[in-house]
Order: sequence, then C-alpha cells, then structure tokens
Amino acid sequence: MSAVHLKKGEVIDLPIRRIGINGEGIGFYKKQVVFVDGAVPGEYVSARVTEVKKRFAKGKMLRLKKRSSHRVRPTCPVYRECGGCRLQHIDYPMQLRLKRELVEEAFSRYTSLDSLPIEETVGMDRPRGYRNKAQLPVRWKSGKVRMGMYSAGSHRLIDYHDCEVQHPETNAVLKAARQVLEELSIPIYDERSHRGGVRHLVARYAFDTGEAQLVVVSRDSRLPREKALVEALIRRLPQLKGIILNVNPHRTSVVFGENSRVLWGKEKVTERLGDRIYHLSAPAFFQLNPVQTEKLYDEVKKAANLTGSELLVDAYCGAGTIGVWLAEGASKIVGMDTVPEAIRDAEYNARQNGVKHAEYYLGAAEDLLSAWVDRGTEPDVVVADPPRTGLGRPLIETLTRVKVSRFVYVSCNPSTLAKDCDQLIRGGYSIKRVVPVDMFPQTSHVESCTLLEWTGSGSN
Ligand SMILES: C[S@@+](CC[C@H](N)C(=O)[O-])C[C@H]1O[C@@H](n2cnc3c(N)ncnc32)[C@H](O)[C@@H]1O
Repeated sequence: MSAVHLKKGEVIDLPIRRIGINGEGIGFYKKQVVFVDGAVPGEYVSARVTEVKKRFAKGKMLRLKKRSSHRVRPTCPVYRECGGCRLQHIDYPMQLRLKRELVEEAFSRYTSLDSLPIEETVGMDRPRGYRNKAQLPVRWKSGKVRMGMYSAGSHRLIDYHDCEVQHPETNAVLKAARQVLEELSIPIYDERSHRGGVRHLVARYAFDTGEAQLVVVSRDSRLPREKALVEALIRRLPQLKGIILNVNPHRTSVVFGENSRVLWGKEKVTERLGDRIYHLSAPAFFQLNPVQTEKLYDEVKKAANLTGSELLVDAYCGAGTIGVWLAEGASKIVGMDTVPEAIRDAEYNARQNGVKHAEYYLGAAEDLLSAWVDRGTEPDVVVADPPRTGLGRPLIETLTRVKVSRFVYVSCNPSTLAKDCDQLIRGGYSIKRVVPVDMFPQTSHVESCTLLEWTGSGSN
C-alpha cells in the first residue's frame, strides 16, 4: 500500500478493484488506495477526493465511466441514508463472490498463509425478508412518535417504512407499536435530557411457529397506561405472544437494561429450526437469519465431525442453539455465556429437546475454559461463536495449551477471525476449511465457519 499524496478536492479517474468491509468500492490511483462509496469492482469512475489519510483516501463518485454488468438499481427508498444494505446496488451472485473475497482478503492481510481452503459463499434463494428481529430507537418530534434507524455514522433518525430485509411480520409489529404509543401519548425518552419513558422498540418473529414478541425498552420501570397499551397491542397484533417491558435507566447506547417484566403473555418466544425447538428470552442472542442459521449450523456439524464419544465445548453458547444442534454426536456438551437469560434458555432448550448430557455455565469463555483445563478437563472439540471482537488472547492461549483435535470458529467478522487464526496457527493449529455463509444479504457483513485442527506444525 503506497503512501497517499492526493489532495482534498482533486478529481481523479480510477478503476475499482475490490470492496471494503463497509461495502465501499476500493480503487487504486497511481498505487494509492481510494475508497469510493457506491462503486462496484470492475467499474471505472471519476471521483472527487473528500478525505486524505496516510494510507488511504476517500472519494465521492462524480461519474461512472465504465459500468459493471453486476450493478443493479437499489429498491429500498432509504438505501443511501440508512447505510444498512450497503451492497443493494450489486446483484446477488456478485455479492456472494465479493463476500468470499472479503474473507480471503482478511486472511491474506493478517496471516502469512500462501493458499487457503475457502469455499464458495453459501447464499440464500430469496435474499430479502430474512431478518427475524429489529430493534429501533424511538423519539418524540413535532407531536409525533418517530421510529427509525440511525443514519450511517450519526444519531439522526431515518423514518422507518417497510424494511426489505426484515420479515414483514416484524415490520407490522413495529409499525403498530409505534402507532399505539402515539395514540396513548405514552412518554418517549429524550436522549439529551435523559428524561421520558420509551427509548426502543424491539420486535422478534419466529418464522416457523409464527410467534411474535415485542419488547418495549423504557428508562422507567413503569409506564403510564400500561393496561391500555397491552390491550391495544393484542387487539391489533394477533401474532403477538408476549409483551415485555425492559428497563434501561442508563445513559448508554446499549439497548437492553438488566431488568425485564412481562406485561402480557409468554416470557419467551418459541422458534423451530429443523427438528429442534428453541425458546428465547428477550435479551438472549439468537441468530437473525433463521433460514441461513440451519445451513451455518450444518457447516459447524460437518466441521466438528463428532463420533459420539467427544466432549464438546460450546463457547459463547447463547441460548444453547449450536450444542443442541450437534447433541447426538457428543458424549457431553459444556456451554458457557455471559448473559444469565441465555444460560437459563440454554438449559431449558436442552431439556425441551431431550438433551440430557449438556451443562451450561454463566461466565466468560476465556475464564471458564482456562479454569477447567487447569483442573484437568480435556475437551475434544471446541466450537466458538464470539461477538465481533473475536476470541481474545486468553482464550487463544488456552486453546493452544489444550490442543483440541478440532476447533470450529464461527465468526461474523473476517478481520478478527483472520487475526485470531494467525495466533492459533502460530500456536500449532492448521486451517482445514473456511466456509463463508451469507447471513445478511444486501449488507457487507459476512459470517464464516472455519475448521482448525491441531497439527502441531501450524501450516496447511
Ligand atoms: C454471536 S453470539 C452466538 C450465540 C450462539 N452460539 C448462537 O449461535 O446463537 C455470541 C454470544 O457470546 C456471548 N458472549 C459475549 N462475550 C462472551 C464471553 N466473554 N464469554 C462467553 N460468552 C460471551 C453473548 O452473550 C452471545 O450470546
């Protein structure tokens, strides 16, 4: 990567070669890297330089001089402002190819591997309407309750219409809830003064069972007219099976607070994946794209290659979904998560699915696994599905110490995945397979399932 000597305001013509992790086109001008929003690899564009850093510049596209045959017209009316579906201007087969390239690029940047067994991205037949959950901030403005997404990189609300990647039922629940808040004049949170009540609406929809859950996140532990609120919601939304009030009194951008109360109906929503049933509390993590989750978990199953005798660790287990999916193959499953509701859901889900050989623990994977290994426990297979920040050094050190025969790394962030894999390779693991899975069509996010095996040599 060459140092950048472009000037702000300069107009340049350049070819676009790749996409970046935020979906921008990456072009090269006299070997200097220039990010151009909305440009597609294979295109040739004219751009004005808007920002200059040491290693890269940013440019605003002025003219398309050569158009990619993969460019399509985005269908969402707020595609530009929202910034969620950053790849909506690229056809779906090309999106899948570019996501594979993003994973490949991360590995080539952060590891010294010459070649990598990266498979084709596992895509969807219908890459819209796939999300089962939406959480939206609400605000009071000009006598109306407004609800929407934050525009990219700011706290400016873009009014929510029908989001194309959401399931229509989550859209319906959110829109009706907004309307009811307005009709009943329920107090709405004011971010600046930290006063008022409702700050977020969270809707979750179970594709298989058709159950919907609404969480009203409020600064206060009680809302005025709670009874009327519940009555109005259940009258309009027959798919609703539970209404939860979550209390978040903190000045924070974190959505959920620690305490919840059921206002009406069930505490958990029930979803089915394959022949497994999962019960999900409001704060517990559940994959957002249930159609692709089955494919992702099948990849995990293939990679774990259990024979019935293994001790399986499901680190970052959430509601226990992966362990339960793999249960028949393991002699024992041990799961761990930092969210108390997730651990309770995991225990419940194991029981409901007839899994008797699973144990779940509340705590950080890096602490618990290390402590078990110190006490002599030897897991055979570890599955880890961490947040975007990745595994962290303590867990990597434990994995290096314990030398598991198979480590299956499910990641939603190619950069942290590749960095962590680099450490694991130095510690004696080898990468056997990387499968990108498209959990978030139209966006630049890419999930992947990577199989590492202990070989002691750290090569492939
Ligand atoms: C990406 S989710 C995966 C959940 C689950 N495996 C699934 O497929 O639904 C990550 C999970 O890690 C949990 N978590 C975050 N930090 C953790 C840590 N240090 N140790 C254990 N779990 C953690 C979160 O609560 C969340 O449930």
